Amino acid sequence: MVCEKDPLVQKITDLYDQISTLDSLKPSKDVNMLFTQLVLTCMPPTHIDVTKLCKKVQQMRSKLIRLCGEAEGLLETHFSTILASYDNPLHHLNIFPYYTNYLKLSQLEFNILTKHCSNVPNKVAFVGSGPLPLTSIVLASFHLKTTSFHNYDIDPSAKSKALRLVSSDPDLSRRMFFHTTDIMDVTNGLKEFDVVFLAALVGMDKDEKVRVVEHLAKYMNPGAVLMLRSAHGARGFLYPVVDPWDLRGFQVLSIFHPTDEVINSVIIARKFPMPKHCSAEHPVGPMKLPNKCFDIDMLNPLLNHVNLMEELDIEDQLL
Ligand SMILES: C[S@@+](CC[C@H](N)C(=O)[O-])C[C@H]1O[C@@H](n2cnc3c(N)ncnc32)[C@H](O)[C@@H]1O
Repeated sequence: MVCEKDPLVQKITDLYDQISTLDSLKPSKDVNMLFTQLVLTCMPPTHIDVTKLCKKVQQMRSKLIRLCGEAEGLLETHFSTILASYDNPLHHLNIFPYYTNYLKLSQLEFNILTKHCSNVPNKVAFVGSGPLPLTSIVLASFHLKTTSFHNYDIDPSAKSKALRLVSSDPDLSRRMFFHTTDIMDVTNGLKEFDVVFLAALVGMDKDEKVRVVEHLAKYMNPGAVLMLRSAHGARGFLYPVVDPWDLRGFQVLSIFHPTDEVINSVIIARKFPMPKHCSAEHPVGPMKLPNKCFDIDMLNPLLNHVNLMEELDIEDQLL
C-alpha cells in the first residue's frame, strides 16, 4: 500500500495542494509552472502502482486527474483560439507547447497500429478530439493520408474551433469531420469505423472509462481496432489508468509504456467476432493472448527519441 508518507507522493500532494487552490486553471505563468513541475515529477519510472494507493491518496489522485483534464482543455482552447487568428493555422501548430509530444505520440500510435493491422484504415473515429484535435490532424497529415477522420466531442465549442483550424487546408477539410455529441449517444454509427481512438480524458475515472469501453464493445464492428490511452507508474496521477481486464469485449493485443516525454501509455485491442454463445448485451471478457515473454520492442530506429518500449505480457483472462 502506497501512502502519503512516500516522498514522491508527498511531492505530488504538495503540487496538488497548490494547483487546487489556484483561482483559475487557464494558462498563466503560475499554472504553467505548477503543471510543468507536476509532469516532471510524475514522468520518471517509479515503483508506485496507483492501484495500491491508500484511500486518502486515491481521493487526491482522482481530484488531481480532473484538474489536469480541465487544465488540458483550457490550454487547448487557448491555443486553438490563437491558431484560428492565422490564415493557415496548420502551418503554425508548433506554437502549441506540447506539439512535439503529439508528434511523438501519434508516431508511436501509428507504429503500433501498423504492427497489428495490415490494411490502411478507411475510416477512423477519434473520441474526445477537443478544440485542438492534434492527434487526428497529425495522423491525417503525416501517417494516414487517405483515411477519413470522424472526431467526436461532447463540448459544443470544440467543433467550431476545430473546424476553423482545418477549413483552410484543402486536403484535411475533405477528410476531417466533427460531431458534437457524447460518445455514449453514438450507437450503430460506430460500426462504420475500422479504428476507434479513445482520448485519455474520456472517462475520467475507472467506472466512467469502463462504461465508455463497454459501449464501444457493444457497437463497434467485430474485428475493428480500439486504440486507448492509459498511464503507467506515477503518470497515473495525471491520467486515468486502463487495465486490460477493463476491456471486456476486446482482445488486448499489446500495451506500450513510453519512458520518455510521451506521457500516455498506448493500448491496442481488437473487438473480437461475436462468439455464438454471447450477444452485444453480454460481451465476452478479454481472451487468451499469445503467451509472450517480456518483450522489448525497439521501434523504428529513426524514432530513437522514443525509448525502449515495454511490451508487457498480458495475464490470460479466464472468462
Ligand atoms: C482535451 S481533449 C484531448 C484530446 C487531444 N486534443 C488529442 O488530440 O488527443 C479531450 C476531450 O474529450 C472530450 N470528452 C470527454 N468526455 C467525452 C464524451 N463522453 N464524449 C465525447 N467527448 C468527450 C472533452 O470535451 C475534451 O474536449
